[in-house]
Amino acid sequence: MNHEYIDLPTVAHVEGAVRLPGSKSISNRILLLSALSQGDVAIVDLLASDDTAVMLAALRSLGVQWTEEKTATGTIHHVKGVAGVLPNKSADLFMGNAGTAIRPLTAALAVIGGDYTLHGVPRMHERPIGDLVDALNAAGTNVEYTGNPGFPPLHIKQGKIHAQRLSVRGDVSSQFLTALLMVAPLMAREHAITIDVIGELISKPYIEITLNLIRRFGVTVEQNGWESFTIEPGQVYQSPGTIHVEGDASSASYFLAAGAIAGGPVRVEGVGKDSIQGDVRFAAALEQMGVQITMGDNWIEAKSNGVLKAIDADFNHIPDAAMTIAVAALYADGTSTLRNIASWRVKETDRIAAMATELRKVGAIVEEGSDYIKVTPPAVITPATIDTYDDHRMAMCFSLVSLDGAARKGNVMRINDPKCVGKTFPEYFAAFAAIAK
Ligand SMILES: O=C(O)C1=C[C@@H](OP(=O)(O)O)[C@@H](O)[C@H](O)C1
Ligand SMILES: C=C(OP(=O)(O)O)C(=O)O
Repeated sequence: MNHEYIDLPTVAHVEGAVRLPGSKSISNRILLLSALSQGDVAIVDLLASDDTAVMLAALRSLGVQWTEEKTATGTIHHVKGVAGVLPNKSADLFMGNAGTAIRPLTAALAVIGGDYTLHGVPRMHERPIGDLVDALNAAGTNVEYTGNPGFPPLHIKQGKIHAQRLSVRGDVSSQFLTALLMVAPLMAREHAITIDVIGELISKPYIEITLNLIRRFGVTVEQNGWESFTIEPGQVYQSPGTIHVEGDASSASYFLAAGAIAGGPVRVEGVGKDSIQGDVRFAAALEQMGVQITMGDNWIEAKSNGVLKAIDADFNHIPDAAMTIAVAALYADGTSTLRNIASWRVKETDRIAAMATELRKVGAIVEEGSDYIKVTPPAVITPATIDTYDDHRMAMCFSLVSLDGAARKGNVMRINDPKCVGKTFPEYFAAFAAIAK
């Protein structure tokens, strides 16, 4: 693979099975919960990627001990829990562009207290964190901005939680609520802690992942709809012993879409009916587009039924996998509209703008609004050089334009900076090549 770009030849047919890498969302939550818990945790099949590397490095800087064991079937990470008492009271932490690392760690360090700085890549310093910092500081922590107010870098000093009730906005990122839920047991020493959600909560299935994993570490959260969450006092995270990381359901979307566009069957292994990830509902969106989906406990398979049907739907519940629908829409029989996706604008790049620009390069007619995108496919997809904006999902989604669907004829597609897939799926292009027949 060339360092700066990869040329993808036209692929007439895809077929095969893909073993998915571990879920990013589950991996980083389990790492932090393991560190905060009492006892040793063995984590099976943790994702190995940039986002988990920054979390692992941060835990090490904070004095949390972990080791990696290679086994015949994969890897096991052994984390020694510190029961909420971090050995290192000061550290400078590089968070890359990992939202699932910086948001929960900020909450944990603010509540535990010490002298910590957190920073990341330039784009991280443009991604909002103000709603989380406001919620924490209103409760008594001491978090300061060292750059632009509302954004990393952050300087965390010693504070003292005095509130028993916190409120957090839920309409910019669900990760702020996730972060508060994860550290709530550390705040609920003597009194119950209640977290109120202000405004519409987006990306709700990610809160379900958070609640599920918190429960697996022995803590109960009382849920009052999506409006408030209460944690009774005196609960301490306990090691679950061994815990397994599911395959990544967002990563699954590219392969399922490939099967939907160019024949299949394509099977992804590692997620299925029993998954705790909301992004498995991507399969239901494909079904709405006329794709034949079958599911087992731990696998999902997609098979093409001819030309895809255009779709008009709300994608707030699966913001990451929805990007894959926007590209699959190039192969549909009419205009597709993806609604309620405003959060795309504050992720790895402004994903609505980036998606519109790159879809137009291959010939689509695209309309974008503050929270929606409308894609009308071209008669024939035009070969182009696709820019990826240091966004792993832009690179993975646009590999699909190399597929020879009904609307696609000949020629090479070039994807710039393919290495950006390292954020969640370093081996993506090899896995994609393996299903190309
Ligand atoms: O909690 C999580 O693991 C995530 C939540 C989502 O973010 P938002 O809540 O900001 O939409 C998602 O886009 C991100 O990739 C992972
Ligand atoms: C939005 C994403 O990442 P993050 O966890 O950094 O928010 C993503 O992976 O699509």
